[in-house]
Amino acid sequence: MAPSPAAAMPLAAEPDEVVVEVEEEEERGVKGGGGVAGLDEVEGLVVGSYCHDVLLRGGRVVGETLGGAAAFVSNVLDAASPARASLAVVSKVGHDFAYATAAAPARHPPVLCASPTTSFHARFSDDAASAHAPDRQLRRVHACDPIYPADLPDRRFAYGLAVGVAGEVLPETLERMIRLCRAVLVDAQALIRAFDGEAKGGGAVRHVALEATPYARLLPRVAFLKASSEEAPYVGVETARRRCCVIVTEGRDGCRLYWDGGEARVAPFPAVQVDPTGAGDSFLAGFASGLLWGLSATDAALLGNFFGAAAVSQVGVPTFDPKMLQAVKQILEKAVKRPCTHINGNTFTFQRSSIHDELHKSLQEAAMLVCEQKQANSPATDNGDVCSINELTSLPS
Ligand SMILES: Nc1ncnc2c1ncn2[C@@H]1O[C@H](COP(=O)(O)OP(=O)(O)O)[C@@H](O)[C@H]1O
Ligand SMILES: O=P([O-])([O-])O[C@@H]1[C@@H](O)[C@H](O)[C@@H](O)[C@H](O)[C@@H]1O
Repeated sequence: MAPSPAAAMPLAAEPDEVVVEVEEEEERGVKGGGGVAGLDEVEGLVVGSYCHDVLLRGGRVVGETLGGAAAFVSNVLDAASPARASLAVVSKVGHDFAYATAAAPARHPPVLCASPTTSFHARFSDDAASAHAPDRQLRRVHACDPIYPADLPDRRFAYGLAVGVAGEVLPETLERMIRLCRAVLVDAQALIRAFDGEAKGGGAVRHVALEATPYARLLPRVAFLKASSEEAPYVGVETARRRCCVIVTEGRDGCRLYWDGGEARVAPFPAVQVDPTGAGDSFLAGFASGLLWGLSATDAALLGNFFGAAAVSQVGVPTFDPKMLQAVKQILEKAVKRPCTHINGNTFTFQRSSIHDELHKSLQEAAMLVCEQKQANSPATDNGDVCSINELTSLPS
């Protein structure tokens, strides 16, 4: 389908509804509010729980790391958003949570629950992962409590990210996010995961059709829905794109955007993949940062691809080289005249802009810094490749 000359869409919350709600909340004495458009400070809301990830290969544990989309997402948003953007994270863990002092949870502490921390076993196959075949099989071993609407802060946000991993973002919680946030971005994995019998070894993660879930009716009030190519058939791209902009990530091939009336392919960045975990999460956060910087959706997806590639080059939640981050921010400052125009305005634009190719080229240079940093920090193996999840035996948190 050829891109339409101009495309824009309404934001998640209809302005009238926001005004009415703000007025109602002001009457009730709720703190915050004050309208969203024209905010000096742009605050985001991330909803989804941190978790424990156990990485297995050939029946052997090769690593244990902090996981959960909220950890990857807040890591990228904290690193890549414009200076005036801040973040609130709503996440739940148990008393067994092992990563309270890791960077993301230390900056955005989770709520402690009586139930254990959500935990996944990710079983990596011995075959070389292709761009489209599932590269890991997930089992949910423990599930922490769901996140309820009442767990969300009672104030307005410029944007929200619904990024559950174990079904913790309930339909009513997503609905509350839509009411609180000017624009909501959703990871399909928060909506379409089901868990087979939680017998010994945990429940295998499978997918259900989005249309058959209570989330489907909320799609017209969602701004962006991101799905991996494995999840896309369950989302039903052709139906969903009429309700919101759908982004399908395609691993090392980059991603595609589908909106009502157009679509675009966005090229990837080079990466030396050692662990694919968190690529989709980091993509979504990079994409949201791009919107915060004022990029069109197709241009913002470049930043998504950039951080997706950065995520696969490290095990667990990545640490970014400050030099690389500084380079990225300089590129964005140069490319964009007015940060936050899109997420904070009345409509999104989707089209590839005239700066797209130049932005890709500049970010490619910054991506090379990630590859160089990776290569400098990792012991080379016999075939010249760097250490990957194949070789890892014990991983730092
Ligand atoms: N091997 C890779 N090389 C470069 N970029 C990658 C690679 N794997 C993933 N990415 C980036 O991360 C994004 C998300 O990865 P993907 O594997 O599609 O998601 P998920 O982690 O949800 O399965 C991709 O769209 C791409 O931008
Ligand atoms: O790899 P990705 O699809 O972006 O996201 C992953 C989830 O699918 C997984 O359930 C969780 O345990 C990981 O920590 C990570 O959040």
